[in-house]
Amino acid sequence: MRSTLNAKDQQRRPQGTPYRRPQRDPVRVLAFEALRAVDERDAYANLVLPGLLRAAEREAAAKGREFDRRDAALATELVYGTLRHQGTYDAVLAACVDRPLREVDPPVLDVLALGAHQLLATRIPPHAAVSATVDLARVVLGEGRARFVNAVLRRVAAQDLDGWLEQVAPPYDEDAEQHLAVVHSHPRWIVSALWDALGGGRAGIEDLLAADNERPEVTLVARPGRSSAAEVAASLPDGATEPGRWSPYAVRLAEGGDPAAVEAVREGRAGVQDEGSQLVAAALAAVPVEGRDERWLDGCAGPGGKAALLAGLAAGRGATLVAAEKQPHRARLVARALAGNPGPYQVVVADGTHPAWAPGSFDRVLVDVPCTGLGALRRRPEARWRRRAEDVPGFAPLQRGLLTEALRAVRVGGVVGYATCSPHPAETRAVVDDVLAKVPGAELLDARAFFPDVPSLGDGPDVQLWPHLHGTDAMYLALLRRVA
Ligand SMILES: C[S@@+](CC[C@H](N)C(=O)[O-])C[C@H]1O[C@@H](n2cnc3c(N)ncnc32)[C@H](O)[C@@H]1O
Repeated sequence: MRSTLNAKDQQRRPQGTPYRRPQRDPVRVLAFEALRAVDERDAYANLVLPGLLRAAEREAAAKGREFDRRDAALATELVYGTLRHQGTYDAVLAACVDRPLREVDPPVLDVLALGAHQLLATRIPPHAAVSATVDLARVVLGEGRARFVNAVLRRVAAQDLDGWLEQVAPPYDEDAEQHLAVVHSHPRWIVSALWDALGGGRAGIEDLLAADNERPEVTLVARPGRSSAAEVAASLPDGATEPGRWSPYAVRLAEGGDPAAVEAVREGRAGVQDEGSQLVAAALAAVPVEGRDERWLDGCAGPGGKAALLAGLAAGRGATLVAAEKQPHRARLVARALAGNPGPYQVVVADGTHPAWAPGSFDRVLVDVPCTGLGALRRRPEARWRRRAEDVPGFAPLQRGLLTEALRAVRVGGVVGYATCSPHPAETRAVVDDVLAKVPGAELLDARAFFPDVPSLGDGPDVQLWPHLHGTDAMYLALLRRVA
């Protein structure tokens, strides 16, 4: 067992060590500030980072320096990587400090985690990773705590990630879930829930957890009637895009591609949307319905990604989309996403569990219900540490209520799509089964038929997409028809 360190041991600078003024590295200071905002204010990294990056650019410019794209990319990687791998780094750091990590001041822990990430998961040479992080500590924590950081990081640097994992993760054969939790940096309850949902053996769950730790590529949606995937791709230089894997509306941006640089996105004719979300909206639109097909409803529309795609598809068939959203500020985002739609649409602020529309008003209804978001962990690096197992049952009454009312809102012969961006069975099949048992006159369709050419869709009748199999978020879709 390696010896561990105590903060008090590190308080004094050894006699004779010359004083050197710490280097204030704007990239690492920014990364630290982002981690503090996530930790202290429950901020979302993807929302807090752009503002910090702009501030760093302005500050650098005021000093006649440059904070360039490479600096921004490194800061982003440090923040996202540190947050994603926090579970692994905490296990490593716990082996290097002589007291429980919860007794270490959170800002110190953030600096240590940033250092651990540079040492264990980047190509930054170890001496540079340690000295840059100690300099950061001197700037943001002070000299005493910087010495503590220095001592801990020297311990961390003593072996590589594989060496550490062998030491701090229990063997797979002894405790498979905890092994995977430490190696792939997920809370154990999430490993357990994802494994239940996915089924199968070790290889599948390992691939899924690893995919959650990959930065997702940016995918655009060309909104029907306003642009096409071919037009969007042609507007960008060769090599800047790849076609979608599955969705005819998708354009994938090459690494580092900036959606804001795409004219069609700036003009609202295209948007940023995961291919899984595109497939869900397209599947609902593809189900045949007999007779009238004029009134479509998106009952949980904010911020409007699926509504914008549905509205474009509806316009192409002479149908109208009503996009309903409970939160007024999110309804405003829906209105922005739909502005310029080639056909008629309405955005309404409405509670889908107490609907303002008469029963049987619609021919197609989507309810993309609020959920834990366990299917989009790769997008929100801090989300896995914020969610609690108790959150899962908390969503169920609302999910059931929204699906029940969706079935009431659709006419006999019409179709309802129930979608989540979580694969947790308690939010997917259990909700659908509960509602089907209580609401007569609805039956499940085989949703797989409406995901043409998409492989690995399971046994049906519902569809679960997976990051490691489809390169999408883990979107779920059940399609139900009102038959009486
Ligand atoms: C998962 S999001 C929908 C995402 C959206 N379909 C998209 O693709 O952009 C769920 C939305 O439902 C909204 N919501 C929550 N409770 C609701 C209710 N009772 N009625 C209507 N909308 C509700 C939330 O505010 C949130 O915007």
